[in-house]
Amino acid sequence: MVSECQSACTFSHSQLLHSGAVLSALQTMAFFTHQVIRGLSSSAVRNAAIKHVTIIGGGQMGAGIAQVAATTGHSVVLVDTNEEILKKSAKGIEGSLKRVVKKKFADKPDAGAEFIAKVMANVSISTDAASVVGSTDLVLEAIVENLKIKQGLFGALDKVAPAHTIFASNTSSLPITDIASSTSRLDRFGGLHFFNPVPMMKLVEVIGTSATSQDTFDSLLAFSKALGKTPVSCKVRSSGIPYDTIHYVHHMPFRSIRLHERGHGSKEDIDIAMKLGAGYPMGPFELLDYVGLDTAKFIMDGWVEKDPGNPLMQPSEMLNKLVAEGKFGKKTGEGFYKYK
Ligand SMILES: CCCCCCC[C@H](O)CC(=O)SCCNC(=O)CCNC(=O)[C@H](O)C(C)(C)COP(=O)([O-])OP(=O)([O-])OC[C@H]1O[C@@H](n2cnc3c(N)ncnc32)[C@H](O)[C@@H]1OP(=O)([O-])[O-]
Ligand SMILES: NC(=O)c1ccc[n+]([C@@H]2O[C@H](COP(=O)([O-])OP(=O)(O)OC[C@H]3O[C@@H](n4cnc5c(N)ncnc54)[C@H](O)[C@@H]3O)[C@@H](O)[C@H]2O)c1
Repeated sequence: MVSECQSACTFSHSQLLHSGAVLSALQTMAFFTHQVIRGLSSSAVRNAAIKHVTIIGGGQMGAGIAQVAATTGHSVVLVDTNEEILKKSAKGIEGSLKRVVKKKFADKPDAGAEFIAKVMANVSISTDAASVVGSTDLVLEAIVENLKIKQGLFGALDKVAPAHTIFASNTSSLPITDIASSTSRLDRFGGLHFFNPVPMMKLVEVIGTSATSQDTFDSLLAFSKALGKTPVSCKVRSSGIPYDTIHYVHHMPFRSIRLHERGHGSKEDIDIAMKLGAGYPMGPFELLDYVGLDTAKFIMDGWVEKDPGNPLMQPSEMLNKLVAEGKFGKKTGEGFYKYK
């Protein structure tokens, strides 16, 4: 509007003075109009429900989250580093859906098949995250538990994702504040900590940092509920070991390893004791194998680095040996227990 006014008119001196005042008034008005529209559009867009989700990392967690998001009608793009892995992710999702269908459509095989086809139609795959985030509402990361790699991923996507897009990490143990620090959208960054196996576990920890806007936090809570989950709100400290995770989940298994390493009990007996004595559905060693010993080691290494003097945060020789031998638990067929 301002450029039209400047190019379309020629004035006398007094008219010029007058038009100068008009021009600056118009410029001020144009500036504030622009701000209002920008403000409205971004908050209005930010308030819009999360419908399109880009999930980076098609492993245990990413595939599970993709399955639940697709089942609840969201449009999902699942991204990983190569086609091979993504084919395995899709196969895993179908396998899990078949377990759901066995119960949900027990005596209606056609309805079950239709249900699976409908869910899978909501999922597309890609090996190029930057090329698929152009119209996404949420980028949810579930890649390897490594701070630098997560920061590199989000830093790169921050440059190409739309302004309204929210970023979230499914990290088990890393401070969301640290992960978000590689981006310019600290107000639109949070944590969505799902629990394994995602199709079965109702809990999601919705994590906000001191910079996460209320709009963003509310959008993440609403998204978790839209997935049929029960979210809990977590505020995270900006440094030190993050208390944005239910730590019994982490400390219990690691304490069990220490007990076993010191000869206080076999892994089988410790598992039985926790299941029959504390009502856990899985013992700590079964859980470690289920979650992945590689992930568990990433978490422990991160804690040792953050808090080296803490006697609880000491590396485990047994865990390190298993991981060094490629024994990651269920995902490789052997961990603390054998699965093949
Ligand atoms: C650990 C230390 C380090 C921490 C690491 C990071 C921690 C992380 O950040 C947080 C976590 O996640 S912590 C981890 C938090 N998680 C936990 O603590 C998990 C604790 N464990 C449990 O809750 C139960 O053992 C399970 C639900 C996993 C399995 O149930 P179960 O009764 O023991 O035995 P079942 O016979 O197998 O399954 C029975 C039926 O359930 C259904 N179904 C099962 N899986 C399914 C799937 N993937 N899809 C679809 N459906 C699935 C299916 O209908 C199946 O019947 P089917 O005829 O066999 O098809
Ligand atoms: N395993 C669990 O029980 C559990 C539970 C809650 C949260 N988490 C967290 O979720 C994240 C993933 O854990 P997981 O168990 O699913 O791991 P996983 O090893 O099963 O899967 C990670 C996937 O990410 C992919 N990946 C790695 N770097 C990538 C990149 N730069 N771009 C795209 N894809 C990439 C890998 O190829 C792999 O398929 C971790 O941060 C972990 O702490 C794990």
